[in-house]
Amino acid sequence: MKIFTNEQIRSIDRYTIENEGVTSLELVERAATAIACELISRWRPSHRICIFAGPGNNGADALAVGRMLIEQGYNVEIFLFNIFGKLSDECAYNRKRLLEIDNADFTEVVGGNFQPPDLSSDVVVLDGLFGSGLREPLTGGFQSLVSYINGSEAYVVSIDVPSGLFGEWNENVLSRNVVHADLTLAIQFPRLAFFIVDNAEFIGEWKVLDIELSQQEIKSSPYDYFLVEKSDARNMLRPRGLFTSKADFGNALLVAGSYGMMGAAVMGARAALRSGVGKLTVHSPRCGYNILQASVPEALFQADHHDIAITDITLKHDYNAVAIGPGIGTHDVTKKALESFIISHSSGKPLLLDADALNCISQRRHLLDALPPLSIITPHAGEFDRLFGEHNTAEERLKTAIEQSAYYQIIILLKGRYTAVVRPDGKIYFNSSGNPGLATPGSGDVLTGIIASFMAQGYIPAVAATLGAFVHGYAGDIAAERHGRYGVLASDVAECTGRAIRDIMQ
Ligand SMILES: NC(=O)C1=CN([C@@H]2O[C@H](COP(=O)(O)OP(=O)(O)OC[C@H]3O[C@@H](n4cnc5c(N)ncnc54)[C@H](O)[C@@H]3O)[C@@H](O)[C@H]2O)[C@@H](O)CC1
Ligand SMILES: Nc1ncnc2c1ncn2[C@@H]1O[C@H](COP(=O)(O)OP(=O)(O)O)[C@@H](O)[C@H]1O
Ligand SMILES: [K+]
Repeated sequence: MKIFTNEQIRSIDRYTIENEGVTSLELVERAATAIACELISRWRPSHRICIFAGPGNNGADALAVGRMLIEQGYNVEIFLFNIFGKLSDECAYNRKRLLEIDNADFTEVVGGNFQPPDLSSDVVVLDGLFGSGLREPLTGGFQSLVSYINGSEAYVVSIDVPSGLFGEWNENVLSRNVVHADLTLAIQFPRLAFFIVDNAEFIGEWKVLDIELSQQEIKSSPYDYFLVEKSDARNMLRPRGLFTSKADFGNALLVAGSYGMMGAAVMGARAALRSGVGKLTVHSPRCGYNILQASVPEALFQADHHDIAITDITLKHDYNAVAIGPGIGTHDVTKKALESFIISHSSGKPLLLDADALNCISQRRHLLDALPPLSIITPHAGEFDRLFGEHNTAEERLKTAIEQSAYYQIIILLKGRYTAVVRPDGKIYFNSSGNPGLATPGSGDVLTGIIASFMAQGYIPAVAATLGAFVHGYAGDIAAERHGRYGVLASDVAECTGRAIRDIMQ
């Protein structure tokens, strides 16, 4: 699903109005119908619903929902904040329609002395104060109202975006000036802000409501951000022909493991094999020999000269993919081996670097310059900050990822709830699969194995990273079904990888 900016959404709205014979009022009516249906499916008519409407079309949506709920016999209390004496045409029209209803519990707030209603835990608040038309962070009376809503026990549903939150970047927005929604009902598209963990407390659960904006315009509009869903992953995966052989599925090298961390190599190797690589070699210190041969007999073992650490990374074959990092530690000898490998790596083939390889590089940052274009790095927030400096927010981190990806021409896969695959052209692909069961040791090693496997099979790096993140999350979802979110082990995720690919392709 494409994720558009406010400006792009406005232009798609405009296109729909101009080319599909729909009026702006009809779009408000569609949005309100979808929102009302959602509320009706969740709460009974006796439930008290308190609606706060602002002066623009977010408010128009809210007023129209109020009317629809009253028509369905709901117990609704509506407040319209017309502080500046200026309503959008759609808002003014919906105000008029509400006034035509006998006994509607409707209050228009025009001045400063507003007595807020009691918002106990059995109330549902519908927040239609501001949506995509927000110009600046909320102040004054709106700020107080937001604080009042946030301080209450009510269940809060926000229309489109929580009021006070910008759809994209929220650098100067304070938590107390944004509605903290339990549920956000996004009109037609989710927003970039939904995928940034800093905003999780505002957005709550979210759902997209389709108001049938022009599909043609949606398809043809360019985008910078994308949410990867099952159908996208399906389109990326290539079916396996009946006459294919091992040789068609590539040859991967996984440089992983050290004394006490051989599990990382085992999990990465299993995940690579479960995602279909043709041939896999694991390069580890000698101490890993028995462990790897016994637990992953399908993989070849290439012993380092050293007993407990990796000291020599040289390519004895022309591998289709080389992944380095899981469990290698940050011994000085390993840092040196990594440095001389990267500097002398002359084939120009992209590399995949994860975990301790990134920690090693963070102390030798010039190595980033030496990475072949379209190499993939897969840091979590801590590894990212070690590489590129401390960040106070996830939003700042994502902006840095965009800059650094372009600067070094590498793909940065920033891990988290919505893993972001940041590409050098500035595009970000957010992953939708996965669950908190994946927050378990070794989970990242499994991801590395999957991506390496896809790279070896000939998927271009950007696709290998995006598809790898989706398959990993999806395998985690299957593992969580079996073992529960507390019980998932990274090995379970690796084992479920093949099934995940099968299910995605069905
Ligand atoms: N055709 C459309 O435009 C559609 C719009 N829809 C709804 O319309 C919303 C966007 O409507 P609008 O563009 O009217 O924008 P909003 O309803 O978000 O708000 C715009 C109004 O708020 C005022 N405002 C902005 N920032 C303020 C601040 N910090 N303090 C005080 N006042 C402030 C503006 O002056 C303007 O009057 C969407 O979020 C969505 O809910 C949907 O109904 C679908 C169709
Ligand atoms: N709450 C979550 N929801 C979805 N995916 C998650 C969640 N927490 C972690 N993950 C995923 O699990 C993996 C964890 O990787 P990482 O932090 O490197 O683990 P480790 O270092 O233990 O191998 C990442 O792919 C991340 O996106
Ligand atoms: K809102």
